[in-house]
This record gives sequence, structure tokens and C-alpha cells, in this order.
Amino acid sequence: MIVVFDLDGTLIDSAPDIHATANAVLTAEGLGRFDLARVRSFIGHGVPHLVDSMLAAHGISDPVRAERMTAHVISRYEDAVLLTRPYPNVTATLDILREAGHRLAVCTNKPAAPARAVLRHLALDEYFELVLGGDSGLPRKPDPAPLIEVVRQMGGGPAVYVGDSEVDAETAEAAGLPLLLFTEGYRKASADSLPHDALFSDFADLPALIAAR
Ligand SMILES: O=C(O)COP(=O)(O)O
Ligand SMILES: [Mg+2]
Repeated sequence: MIVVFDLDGTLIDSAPDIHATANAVLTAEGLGRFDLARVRSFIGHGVPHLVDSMLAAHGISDPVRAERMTAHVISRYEDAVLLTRPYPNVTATLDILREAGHRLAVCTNKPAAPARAVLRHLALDEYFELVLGGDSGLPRKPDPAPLIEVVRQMGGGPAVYVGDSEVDAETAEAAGLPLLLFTEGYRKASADSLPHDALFSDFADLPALIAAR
């Protein structure tokens, strides 16, 4: 089975690093900072959406400024790893899945370089044959194109998607892949309101869900 994972809010709790990065960029722009919960609510659609959400929350619509801030976030993003942790049991579960012969990949809206940097920092990079980021040139999730492309590059065949959010649920449905929804990430809607094949709150439960497919 090909097992494709979302990154932020699924494998890793990266909101503290994204929060720190966002506030550094806001401060450089002379704009007020946001608390962690607010920034977490802006995560999931990639960097341009994060910046647009922060500007909108300040009542600002300014494409030139948005572009400058997006570039500033990206310039800091590869170093934004120190506050990020894998969710409990992620590493052990990746070991189990790999031992069971599954092939693992990441499909994230985070740009590829910071996605690879944080995976490397947490010693998780070696598990994944492929990391497709939000700057691949394809439309970002919830467009199904990046998820379909990951499965294609992995050679096709049976696949599942593991994600945490509205974006992931919409992506999986549009791509025609089963979604295993991790409930402890950055979702805003209730888990039951999102299309999913299974829910889990502990990565230790994931191997059995995948084996049952
Ligand atoms: O960086 C984001 O906004 C979201 O990233 P994700 O697709 O890994 O959840
Ligand atoms: Mg996510």
C-alpha cells in the first residue's frame, strides 16, 4: 500500500514554529502579533494563504505587501524547526509501516525545502520516498492534483491518505482516495462533519487501520 501523509498538524505539531515565524514577519512589517491559536487557524492552505489571513485579520488588502511577507516567511521557514515535535508514536508507527512493506510519501502545502528541513531535523526524512510541497507548481490542496501526482510518482496502485484537516478531507475525496483522519491536528470543523474512512487520535492505532484496508 502507498501511504501518503499530510505534514503540518498530521505528522508534526509545527504550529509553534509557524507562529514564531509569522510573528517575526508581522513585527518586521510593524503589524501586531497573533496568539498561537489564531495562527494555527490560518495553517493548512500554504504560505500565501497564511499571509493573506494575517493581513485580512489586520483589515489590510495589499498584494504587494502580501508578496513581500510571503517571501519573508519563506526565507525564514527552513530554520523554523526548533519548536516542532512529531506527534506521539509517529516515529514508531513509521517504523512499523515500513517493516510491513508499505511505501511512504508526504503531500503538504508547506513549501518543499522547509518540509524536508523539518523532517530531517526530526530524523523522519529517511522514511519517505517522496515529499511533494506546496510550491511544486501544481495547484495546492484541496485541489487533488498534488495527491494524485504523488501516487503517480510512487508508481500507482492502492493508496490511502492520512491528514488532519478540512483541506485534506476535500483533497482525498476529490482524488478518490480513502482518508484516515488524525483528530489531534489543526482541524476547525468537527471530525464527524468531514468525509473520512476512519478517525484516529493516536498514531499507535494507525497500522491496524491501514492493515484493515
Ligand atoms: O503549510 C501549510 O499551510 C499546511 O501544510 P500541510 O499541508 O502539511 O498541512
Ligand atoms: Mg495539515
